[in-house]
Amino acid sequence: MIIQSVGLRNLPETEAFPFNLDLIKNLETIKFSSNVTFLVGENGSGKSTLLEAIAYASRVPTAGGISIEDDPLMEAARSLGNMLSIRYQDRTSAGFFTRAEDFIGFVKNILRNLAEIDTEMQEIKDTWNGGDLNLALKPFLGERKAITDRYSENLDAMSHGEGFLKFFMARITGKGLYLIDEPEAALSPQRQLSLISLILEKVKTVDAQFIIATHSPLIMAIPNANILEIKEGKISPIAYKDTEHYKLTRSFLDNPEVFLREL
Ligand SMILES: Nc1ncnc2c1ncn2[C@@H]1O[C@H](COP(=O)(O)OP(=O)(O)OP(=O)(O)O)[C@@H](O)[C@H]1O
Repeated sequence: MIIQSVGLRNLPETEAFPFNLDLIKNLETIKFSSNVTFLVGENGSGKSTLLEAIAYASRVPTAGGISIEDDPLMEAARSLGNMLSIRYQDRTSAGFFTRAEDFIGFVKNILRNLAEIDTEMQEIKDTWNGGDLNLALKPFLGERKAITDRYSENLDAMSHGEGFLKFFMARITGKGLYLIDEPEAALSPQRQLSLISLILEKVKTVDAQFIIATHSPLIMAIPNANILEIKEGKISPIAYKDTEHYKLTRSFLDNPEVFLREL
């Protein structure tokens, strides 16, 4: 395990966001007792705010989207992150923070980079007048190969959930801290199961640690995970089958007609 606990060093005397959230005002030290921790709770309960602040405080890089350090919209994550005190068991900056919603932008950036490399190579070819053309193209081909080797041969496919999963498979390799906000946003139920399988393998083989904000009753079913529910401005452990996500999904699937009639 990498992070043992996260606590608030002190609460600044301000009513500015995010310090005005009950979750932050009431925050007690969160102890991580499993390599897989889920943050669950209603929309707006503060999962992303907390996860982003942990990502900033632990200095893991952002995968996809703008880094928390540079993103003007992440001021709150930075100010809360600066107030967090993290206790490490085995510190590393390996790993990443990612939001499924940023993934499409991330893929587009990769595709844009490839298109720029291709355009530059074409321009060189079109205007070439002597010398070794292959030598001139070599650095561009090297850069292109580095990108396609790292992600996928078929980068177009990465705009789908399959690509998101491939991205996880390519980037979740060694021991690291993986902070993921709502992975289910890009994944079908089948691929959510594949993500579970990947997480279980990485916990077992490389001692990777995952902190995941999710609404998915599938993903949060990972055995031996620690589920932390944010409710009424407090964060506390909850058993899988006691979560609203499990109970509501189960009741709904048992009898969707009744639910739909009562809406
Ligand atoms: N920049 C901001 N300024 C003020 N309030 C904000 C800001 N960003 C989020 N909030 C509020 O803070 C609360 C927590 O938001 P957050 O996005 O952390 O919730 P969440 O649990 O991740 O929700 P969801 O499940 O919908 O993603 C919400 O009430 C939200 O409206």
